Amino acid sequence: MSPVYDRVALIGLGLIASSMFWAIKRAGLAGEVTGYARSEATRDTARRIGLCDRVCDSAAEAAEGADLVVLCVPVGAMGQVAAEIGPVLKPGATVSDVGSVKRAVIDAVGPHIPEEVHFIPAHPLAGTEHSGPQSGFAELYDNRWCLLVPTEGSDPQAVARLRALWEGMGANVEEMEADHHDLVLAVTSHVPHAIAYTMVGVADHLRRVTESEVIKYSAAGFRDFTRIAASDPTMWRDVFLNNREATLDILGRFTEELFMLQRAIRMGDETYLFDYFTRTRAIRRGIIEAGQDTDAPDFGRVKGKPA
Ligand SMILES: NC(=O)c1ccc[n+]([C@@H]2O[C@H](COP(=O)([O-])OP(=O)(O)OC[C@H]3O[C@@H](n4cnc5c(N)ncnc54)[C@H](O)[C@@H]3O)[C@@H](O)[C@H]2O)c1
Ligand SMILES: O=C(O)C(=O)C[C@]1(C(=O)O)C=C[C@@H](O)C=C1
Repeated sequence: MSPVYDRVALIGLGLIASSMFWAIKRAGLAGEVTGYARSEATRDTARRIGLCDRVCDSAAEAAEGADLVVLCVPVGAMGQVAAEIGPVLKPGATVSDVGSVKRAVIDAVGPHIPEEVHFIPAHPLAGTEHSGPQSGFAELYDNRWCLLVPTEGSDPQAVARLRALWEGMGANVEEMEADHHDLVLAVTSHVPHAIAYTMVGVADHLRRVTESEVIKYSAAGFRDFTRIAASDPTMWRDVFLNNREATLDILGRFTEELFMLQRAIRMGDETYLFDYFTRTRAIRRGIIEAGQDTDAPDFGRVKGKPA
């Protein structure tokens, strides 16, 4: 594949940036990739494992002369990094990000981007519970969604170029408006993480109270929660603080449903429980039939046939 950009700069060298680097290299999507991370230890690790063609000692040095700069830091650090690179950005360049929240990032980054630079926020819907420069892999984005969130007046050609980069990295790309993105992600990602964190906290508390062997005998459902709850604390603190309204809205709805479920259990309401679980099972089957869960053991069944 011919390069989409001559020079790409990745700011923040964790899971998402390192996966981008390996995916860019796999498909030859950039001439040179520069990188910067705040911690010297991360920069040293990056140099040792060959992550980035050139690891720089400041965000400005990495961004200077780049055709595309991607901010891959926690959501709460985006504004500060944008302030550091703003003055050195090349006219005609594109600045993007990978943050899990979009409205707050647009508000924090936008004011630092010069008029002659394109700002096109993005969010790859792919990740793991691991973080840091050694956690990335080239296949992370294969067949995953990447949502582009063009801002008002975004140049269509610059958007098309960023789309080509993500498609070259294996992703399926769609565009979405920022507030809608934040609401959808509150449902599909942010509140599920809050629930996992809470459930693991409950089990931890119970273990201390009863000395029972919650961890040792954890069943598969709980183990899945512990994987999610092992995700990076800084990243998730920033997600909740920066998508506060949508998260609180969905958590409120969740609490109402939970109370209804609790009541049905208390009252022995067989019909409520059976109907509720029948509806939720249909949602899971819909996801698998649409080919959206490539990890599911029953993925690959003939579309339309019940699992
Ligand atoms: N992990 C996921 O599942 C996932 C998925 C999609 C999007 N995201 C988003 O991607 C971004 C990065 O997440 P990640 O999982 O790669 O995190 P990570 O913890 O693996 O990496 C973050 C990197 O940013 C660096 N950093 C932190 N503050 C900085 C600063 N002020 N200046 C420069 N570098 C700084 C850290 O040193 C680290 O190298 C976050 O905004 C997150 O919301 C994460
Ligand atoms: O697979 C995981 O470990 C993830 O949590 C990835 C996940 C998600 O919720 O799906 C987490 C945060 C993102 O912003 C995007 C993807």
